Amino acid sequence: MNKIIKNVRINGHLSAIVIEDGRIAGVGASVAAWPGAEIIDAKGLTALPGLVDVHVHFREPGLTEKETIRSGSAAAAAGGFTTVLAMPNVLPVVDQEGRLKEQLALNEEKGLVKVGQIAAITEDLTSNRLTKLAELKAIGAAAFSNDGHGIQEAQTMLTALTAVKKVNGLLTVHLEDNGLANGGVVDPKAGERLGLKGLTALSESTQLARDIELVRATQARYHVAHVSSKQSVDLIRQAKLAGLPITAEVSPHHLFLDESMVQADDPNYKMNPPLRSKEDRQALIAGLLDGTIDLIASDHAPHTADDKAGSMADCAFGIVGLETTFALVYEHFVASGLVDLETAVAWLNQKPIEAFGLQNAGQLRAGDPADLVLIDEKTTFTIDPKDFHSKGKNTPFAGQKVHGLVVTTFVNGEAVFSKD
Ligand SMILES: NC(=O)N[C@@H](CC(=O)O)C(=O)O
Ligand SMILES: [Zn+2]
Ligand SMILES: [Zn+2]
Repeated sequence: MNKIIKNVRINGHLSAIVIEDGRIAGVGASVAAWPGAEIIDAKGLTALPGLVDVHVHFREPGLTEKETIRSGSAAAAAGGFTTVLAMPNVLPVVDQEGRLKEQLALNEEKGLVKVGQIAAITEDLTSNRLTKLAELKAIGAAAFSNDGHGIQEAQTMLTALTAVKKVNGLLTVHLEDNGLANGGVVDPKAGERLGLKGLTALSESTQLARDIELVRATQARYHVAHVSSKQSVDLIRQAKLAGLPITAEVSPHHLFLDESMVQADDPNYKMNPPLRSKEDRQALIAGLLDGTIDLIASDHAPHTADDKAGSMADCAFGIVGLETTFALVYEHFVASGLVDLETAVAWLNQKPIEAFGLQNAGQLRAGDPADLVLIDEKTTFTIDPKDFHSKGKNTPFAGQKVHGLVVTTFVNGEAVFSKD
């Protein structure tokens, strides 16, 4: 059935959205009625294009006690996300054609939102044997990544980038030099204070410096996942000035937290890469504002309560993010007056769509899939993990008061989440 959403705020003006056969048929103040359409009164709520997250971990198959495609995609919908890209570090790893076909079928069957799939770039995420990129891309891999692991050998990265270029693909990288990381769990400064092993930011930036030379040589499309340090921002800025095909993402926790806020040995603050210094955080914000960093991605990394129990010394790395990202971005960037809503939304819709060349995600334009979200900009609410649809409850943002409440999320014109 066709729908018309009326009394909806778009770019500050009251407007209406017509949805026909799952697509946006029209947007505009003059669209008052549409024959035979179901009328939805948005009562002045703000409409945004459905948000896009290019970095999530749904743990199915193999680790479903942490998350399933159903629970993860319910979290996405509740967070205003209509398209997400899932990382391949499930069990078994998505590193061969049969696995990818099976994973795409599972994502389609169980996903409440559009769940795209990233395939591994090497077998098992840690070997030096490349996966079959051409075949994986033809089957539907959205990109390639060994997220969770850095690529240790320059030679492996060179062959990976050469192969990525050949298939006109995209590599999204987790930067981590195992020798420099040396089993660390927090930034060295926090480590000193708390008696925990430090993980130096050089582990990220030295590998990035190496990779930039390899991107210069191969001209392959290269995307930096979860940038955490000033050095990395500076390297990406220079690489972009040199015209290299590099994009980058930053996670909300690296934008809104720093190591000085880790006051105790608390697993809610353990993620990879770890929170860095105040100066690093300021450089990440500056990098996002000047376009060096293209977009925001949650790195939603759910774990069980058991996996996140005890000390940061040995609990799992990772926190959830799908249900807090939009509100945190809204609160810290939009409500604070730093940027307008359109700029913030671009980091969560247009920029990820462009960086990953996504074909099936809507941007709230006539003809696009009707992927959209209705937001309440006025109501203050408190982040409470008890409200999460995700099985993962670990977040350092619990108790924070924020704005930017997701009220309804539509995928292809169908409501997949409604706040009761
Ligand atoms: N970010 C994390 O701390 N953890 C991720 C892996 C990753 O994104 O590197 C996970 O899969 O749990
Ligand atoms: Zn990672
Ligand atoms: Zn990740």
